[in-house]
Amino acid sequence: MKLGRLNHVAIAVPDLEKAVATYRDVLGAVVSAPQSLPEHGVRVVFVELANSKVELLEPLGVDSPIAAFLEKNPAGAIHHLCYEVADIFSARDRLKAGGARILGDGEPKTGAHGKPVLFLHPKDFCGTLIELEQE
Ligand SMILES: CC[C@@H](C(=O)O)C(=O)SCCNC(=O)CCNC(=O)[C@H](O)C(C)(C)COP(=O)(O)OP(=O)(O)OC[C@H]1O[C@@H](n2cnc3c(N)ncnc32)[C@H](O)[C@@H]1OP(=O)(O)O
Ligand SMILES: [Co+2]
Repeated sequence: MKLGRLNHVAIAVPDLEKAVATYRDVLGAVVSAPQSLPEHGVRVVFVELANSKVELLEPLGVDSPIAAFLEKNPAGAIHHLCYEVADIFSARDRLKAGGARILGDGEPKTGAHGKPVLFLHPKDFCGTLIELEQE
C-alpha cells in the first residue's frame, strides 16, 4: 500500500451557504456549485486550490454521518483528510489484514468525484478520519 496525493481536506459546517460566502467573498477562493449526495448524507462544495481542494460539508437528512460530529463542534471543524490510492481494493485488503477498521460495509461507494471511496476509523489513524479515493 502506498499513499498518493492529498485530494482534499474536509470541513464540516452547520451552514453551507455561510461557509461558501466566507471562502468566496472573504478569502477570495473559487468555490464549486453545491452538490447533494444522499448516499453519503451530506451536501458539499469544493474550494479549488492550486495544489489541492477543501471540501465543505453540511449534513443532509436525519442519518447524516456528520451530525454527531457537528453536535460536538457546533461552529464547524476539520472532519477528514482524503488521500488518493492507486488501487482502492488492494489498499483496503492490506489495511484490513493489518487490523485497521474499514467503515460501513467495507465496500467502496461512489464519492463526490464519481470515483470509489472508503473511510478508515479515526481511532486507528492518530485521531483523524481518513477517506481513500481511487486515483
Ligand atoms: C461527499 C462524499 C465523500 C467524498 O467523496 O468526499 C465524503 O467526504 S462523505 C463525508 C461524510 N461521511 C463519513 O464521514 C463516513 C464515515 N464516517 C463514519 O462512519 C462515522 O462518522 C464515524 C467516523 C465512524 C463516527 O461515527 P460514530 O461512531 O457514530 O460517532 P461517534 O460520535 O460515536 O464517534 C466515535 C469516536 O470517534 C470520534 N470521531 C468521530 N468522528 C470523527 C472525526 N471526523 N474525526 C476524528 N474523530 C472522530 C468521536 O469523537 C468518538 O470519539 P470518543 O468521544 O473518544 O469516543
Ligand atoms: Co471527503
